[in-house]
Amino acid sequence: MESVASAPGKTILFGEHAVVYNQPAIAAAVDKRAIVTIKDNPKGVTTFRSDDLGFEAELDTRKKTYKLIKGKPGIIRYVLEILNKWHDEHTPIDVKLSLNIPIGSGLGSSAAVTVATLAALYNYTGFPFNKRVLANEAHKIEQSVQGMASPLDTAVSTFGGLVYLSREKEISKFNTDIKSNFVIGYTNKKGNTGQIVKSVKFLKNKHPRILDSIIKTIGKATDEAKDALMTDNNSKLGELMNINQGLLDSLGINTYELSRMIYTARGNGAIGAKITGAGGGGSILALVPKNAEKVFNALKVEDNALIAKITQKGALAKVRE
Ligand SMILES: Nc1ncnc2c1ncn2[C@@H]1O[C@H](COP(=O)(O)OP(=O)(O)O)[C@@H](O)[C@H]1O
Ligand SMILES: C[C@@](O)(CCOP(=O)(O)O)CC(=O)O
Ligand SMILES: [Mg+2]
Repeated sequence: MESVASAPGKTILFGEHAVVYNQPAIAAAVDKRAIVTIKDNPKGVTTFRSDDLGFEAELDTRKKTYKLIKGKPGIIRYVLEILNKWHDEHTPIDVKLSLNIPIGSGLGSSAAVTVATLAALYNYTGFPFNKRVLANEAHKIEQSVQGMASPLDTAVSTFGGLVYLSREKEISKFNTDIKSNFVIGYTNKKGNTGQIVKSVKFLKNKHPRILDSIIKTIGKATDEAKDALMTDNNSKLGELMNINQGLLDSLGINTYELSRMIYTARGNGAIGAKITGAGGGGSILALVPKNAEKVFNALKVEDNALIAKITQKGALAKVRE
């Protein structure tokens, strides 16, 4: 029996970092996916491999740990956390991961890998689950690996589409799709969400009153953006993205490369451009009702870029006999 599951990456439009402090956020699932396949392993041992990441490991059932055969743990820590927590080590399985989401680029690779692995394992074991159960458990896994994580990334990867996460952590899907295109620019410099989230917490502890008001103001910009999306007001959406960017700058998560991409996008016709995700490397998001090609080509001169298509397809799981 073989269980196959996949989950999309995501891009955060508004509210990254503020969402860790119970402010709202808006994010969209993008059509880049993590795919996990789980099947019986006739060799009688549980193995895990990813050709895309050059990684292989084998479960040592006696020590109940994974022996690294090749590659480095990195994003695999999310998979190993799930296998340690949810897999009965006496049922030998072969787990395979493929990924076409740039890693550490603010596109939610960690969340997509976590959601896809959990869905594949639940499916394989016949554990009854729905998307709410899946999103909750995936968030717990990201938290245990990263130390701090909001439910945003794993919720968007689970539900798909364009998602609003409220201050009360309620997820609601917009019934409107953004009419215009987005272009994502990403650097070769990776960010590490866990570390960057901790650096913001450190700054906040040093200047609590200032950072608290900045974080609350990001929340207000996110609520204004929700109205702009509901009324298809692109120019307001773009202005709010630029305001959100100025506030993110003050959290200390920007870099020279990210700034370069933001101003390249704005200078080539983007009506809004900001960091998406944790920052410290990773990606920017540019709103381009027109000029998508022009912005895409301008970003490609010094960095990488992709034209983001929002996907309604969140986590998908099926069993093949
Ligand atoms: N080349 C790599 N191979 C495997 N794992 C990696 C690689 N580069 C980074 N990682 C790990 O992948 C994870 C990326 O997760 P995160 O920092 O949340 O980025 P994202 O924005 O893609 O979700 C981190 O745990 C990081 O240590
Ligand atoms: C910075 C943060 O708000 C988003 C992280 O996004 P990513 O891991 O860079 O894709 C952290 C979180 O919400 O868990
Ligand atoms: Mg992440």
